[in-house]
Amino acid sequence: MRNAREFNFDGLVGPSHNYAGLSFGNVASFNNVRSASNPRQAALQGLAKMRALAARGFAQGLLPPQARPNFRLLRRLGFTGTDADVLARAYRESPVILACAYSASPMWTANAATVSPSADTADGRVHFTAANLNNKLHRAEEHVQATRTLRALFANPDRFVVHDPLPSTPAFGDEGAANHTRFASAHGAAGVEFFVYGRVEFDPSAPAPTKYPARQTLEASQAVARLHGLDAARTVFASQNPAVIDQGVFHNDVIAVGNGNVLFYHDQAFADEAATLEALRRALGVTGTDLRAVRVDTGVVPVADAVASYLFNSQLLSKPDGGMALVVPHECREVATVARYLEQLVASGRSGNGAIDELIEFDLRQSMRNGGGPACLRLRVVLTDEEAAAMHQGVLMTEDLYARLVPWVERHYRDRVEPKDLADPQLAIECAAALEDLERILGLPGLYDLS
Ligand SMILES: NCCC[C@H](NC(=O)CCC(=O)O)C(=O)O
Repeated sequence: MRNAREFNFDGLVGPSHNYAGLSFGNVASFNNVRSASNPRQAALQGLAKMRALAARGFAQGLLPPQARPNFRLLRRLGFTGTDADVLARAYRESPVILACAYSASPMWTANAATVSPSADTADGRVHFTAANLNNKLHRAEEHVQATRTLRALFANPDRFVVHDPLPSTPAFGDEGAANHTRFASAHGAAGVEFFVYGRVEFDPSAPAPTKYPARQTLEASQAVARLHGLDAARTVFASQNPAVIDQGVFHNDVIAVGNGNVLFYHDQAFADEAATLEALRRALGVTGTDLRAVRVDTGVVPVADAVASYLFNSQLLSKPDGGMALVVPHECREVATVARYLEQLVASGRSGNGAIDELIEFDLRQSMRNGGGPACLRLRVVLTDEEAAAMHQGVLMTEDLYARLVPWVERHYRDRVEPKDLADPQLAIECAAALEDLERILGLPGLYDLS
């Protein structure tokens, strides 16, 4: 087994962070529509999380924001003239399209790609497939820059391969790592890759939600597994419970999280809980590991409380000195059932009876109000020491990088953005200036195709 670590690449929140209510089926995004956002605070909250986890010895990096507004999208949709003309006309005729072009949604890097570590793939390279995110207009073009960014960071073809996204059609709806978890006895050991989907394109009789959209299809998950060269005996596909999608669980990472041999999940997460656990046990058995299932019952935490608190949108991290920490948002303290549950969970972990023995809490309110918790904000990439050395180093979180990024945020970011501000041509100029500076800070000239 190779020595490997799990790197978490958090999305650096972009300067246009705003609340536009663009994600039907995502309760928080819908409830906070058109309220004022604070991009500066959002970025600083995200950076504080990265810095704290890096300081604790967790391997931490970041993925840069994307260029906004997306003028290419606006022009393709018929808004022409100078940049200022494009913005003015879009605001007048379709403010919602303008909001889509301005969305800072690439901050939720769990949706950037699906990643398979080299221990799992047939060719021994780390495989990435950028997610097409075709269910939502404001996210459907993220893959263009995501692919470009990943290729810039993981450029060495002997160690990494970044696949093109799947075809952007409903049959291949792909939301990346938000519906993907990996289990293994250790990060560097061959593991089990677990794909959870919300519907099956070519089987209309398969379970599917009726109220809210299922964003991930089985067909997409299977295609990613094929592209990555995964071993069928160590790959599990499971249907999400459509009833929870209809209650706001728009990605599986809102109701389950896994790490090591631990699956932390809600009893309503899967369409067939027993069969899902059995499939995971069998696949993990191939690697000589037992599954440790930590199940939260509806009677203890109702689905609505799980969605409101983002209990399961937590990061489950193996600590450098043993044990596991659960990284949760502050909201978990504010929902009584969840606060009570977590106290017990950690107490039993500390007394040696459970897997999770520490809570780490962050204020991520700005992102949470758009439905993005700690897990949404990060992309996990397991890397051996050699692979880690082969990637671009400028995005790895250090005290030095943190100390450069905080003043960068303070220089470029507004502390208030309302829907009407998206019509202000000055905001577009500020966003461009911020990214120009960022390319230099991260040592990534040409990261953005600003032509
Ligand atoms: N993994 C968390 C993703 C959250 C994201 N929210 C949004 O895009 C909300 C944007 C807005 O409504 O302004 C989504 O639903 O895909």
